[in-house]
Amino acid sequence: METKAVNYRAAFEAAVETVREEGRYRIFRDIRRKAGAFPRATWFKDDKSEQNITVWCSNDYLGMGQNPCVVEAVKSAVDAAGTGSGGTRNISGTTRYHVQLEAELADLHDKDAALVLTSGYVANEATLGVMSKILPGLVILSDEMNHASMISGIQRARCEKVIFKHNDLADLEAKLKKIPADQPKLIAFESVYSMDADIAPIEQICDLADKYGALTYIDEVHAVGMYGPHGGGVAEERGLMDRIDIIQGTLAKAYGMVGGYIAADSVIIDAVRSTASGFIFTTSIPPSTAAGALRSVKVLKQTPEKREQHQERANELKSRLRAGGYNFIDGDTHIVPLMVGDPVKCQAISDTLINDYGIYAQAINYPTVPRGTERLRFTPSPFHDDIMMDELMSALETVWAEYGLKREKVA
Ligand SMILES: Cc1ncc(COP(=O)(O)O)c(C=O)c1O
Repeated sequence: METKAVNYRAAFEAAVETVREEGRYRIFRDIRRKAGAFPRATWFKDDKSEQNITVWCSNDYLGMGQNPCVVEAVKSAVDAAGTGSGGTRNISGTTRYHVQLEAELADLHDKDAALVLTSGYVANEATLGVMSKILPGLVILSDEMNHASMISGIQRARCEKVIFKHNDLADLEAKLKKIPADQPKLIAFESVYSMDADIAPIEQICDLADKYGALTYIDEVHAVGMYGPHGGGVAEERGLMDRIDIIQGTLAKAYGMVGGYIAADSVIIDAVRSTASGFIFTTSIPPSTAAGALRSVKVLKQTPEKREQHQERANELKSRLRAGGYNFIDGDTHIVPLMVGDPVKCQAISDTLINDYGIYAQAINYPTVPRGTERLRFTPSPFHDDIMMDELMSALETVWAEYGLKREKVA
């Protein structure tokens, strides 16, 4: 028994050692967000001391996690309904809040129906995972940069899978052409790719889907709440929601809560909710979470100015980095990846920024991004003011020089 335990331990130690050597050991910062002060927060260090920090890597993109209306909705739902939901959706775990939230999400995307799952990850995994059961002989065409949750869902589906080059319409068409016309097909892709900050050619993908008779599945996790007149995502912004068969989103990023969903034709939702094990066999999100998300979706539907402020702040950061000659991905989205290109350096820079300057920017290393493209990923919100931008730029100036990182030109 002892030998066995020793052997197990050695394997776990080896696994940790490998990720350490590769610079992808996961570091967790213990932070406490201060009520109403986002993105200012407190970091509790390993030595038990505390430090004031500014969070530059939160996916609570619009600060809705501290929005007074959302906080109030959560509090009153806890008072009214208690904490947990007490069951799976079909065994006492469906409340008024869940039903209203699904109606609100269906309306947001102009679809018949929506289905809330426990996270965006689960929404992708459960939905894609069951598609081949519903559509025998299905081929799923998947963008090579799709999120891990989509990949996992497609693997679960155990159907034929075809990977097409990232955002490459010619490659997608070449691959569609090879599939027999009578075989069911589904094209799975994202709108905003969160690591490279680029956007899919949604309209052209829909054109190809029409031409070859494929269903379309879009992950709008990094776009819902932030793009489109009502926050319906990039598909709403471009007037394309009716051309997407299944729109997937999260309640955990711009909406500041947790949970995921799909919105689609009611027959699709009906089929998924009766067959997807990731929906059926798990406790539903707490009523208070559904209530908070419901309020958040409603608020963001009615406040396009938050989206404008958000874009303005992202543009401000990009223009400062541009002026400073930094090597960053200057894309069309709110995400600002600042390239480092070395995993160990990337982690060390992230550590220096938080320790010496109170700037929290997570290092993004392999396998989240390809080796050699390690980066810091900045996500400005409407609450990152000019003072915070000044603090960041001045810290980057020193740290980039300290680590010998190149800049095109020094402003
Ligand atoms: C593209 C994409 N899809 C899905 C998810 C999972 O969403 P959630 O965090 O709600 O589980 C993420 C998470 O970061 C993501 O980036």
